[in-house]
Amino acid sequence: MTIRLFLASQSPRRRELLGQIGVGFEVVDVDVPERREPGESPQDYVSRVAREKAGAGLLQLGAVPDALVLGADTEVVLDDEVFGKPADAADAAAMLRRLSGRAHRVVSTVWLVSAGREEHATSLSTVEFMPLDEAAIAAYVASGEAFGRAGAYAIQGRAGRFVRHLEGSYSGVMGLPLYETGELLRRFGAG
Ligand SMILES: Cc1cn([C@H]2C[C@H](O)[C@@H](COP(=O)(O)OP(=O)(O)OP(=O)(O)O)O2)c(=O)[nH]c1=O
Repeated sequence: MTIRLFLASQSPRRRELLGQIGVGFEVVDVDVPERREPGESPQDYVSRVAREKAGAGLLQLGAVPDALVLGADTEVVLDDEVFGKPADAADAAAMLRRLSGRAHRVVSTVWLVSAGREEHATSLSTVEFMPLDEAAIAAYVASGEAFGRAGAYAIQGRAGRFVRHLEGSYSGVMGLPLYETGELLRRFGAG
């Protein structure tokens, strides 16, 4: 029987990125709470959430035979603090102020989960921002691009001009590391 790949995500970026590598897939909508447990490291947190998304997708599909579910999570990390999606404009501006003129990490983990097997891979990137003044931060927040994005920015959008240096994976920063995803899919015979 052929494997059916499902992307457990509501993120349009992840659909676009998975489509980019020419893999056929369907989408299953999941809604997993994203809350870091006390004492949980940023990487453990990202991995747990990504795994929970994939697990929730598999559960939701129930009786689909040979379903393989991909779950992913991406967070921005600065000084061991995790910056998820901003709650509002003030939160977005506060995150950008903290990211201004320094380097931060972006952690992206992908889990592939099927009825009898699960595997994961993590991509770690370092992104260095130019210094941002209050006017630049206000204009960026007003553009609306900060919302729904970890760390209140989108490298693939206007914030591309803030990025002085990137080490790691551009697709990983955007939400789905394509090298790691491709290798995982190959191991499952799904791409
Ligand atoms: C840092 C960064 C993040 N992002 C996005 C990718 C993710 O969609 C989002 C991080 O939030 P996630 O919780 O990883 O994903 P999500 O809630 O958008 O989607 P789902 O859980 O349904 O899969 O931030 C960008 O688009 N560009 C960037 O440069």
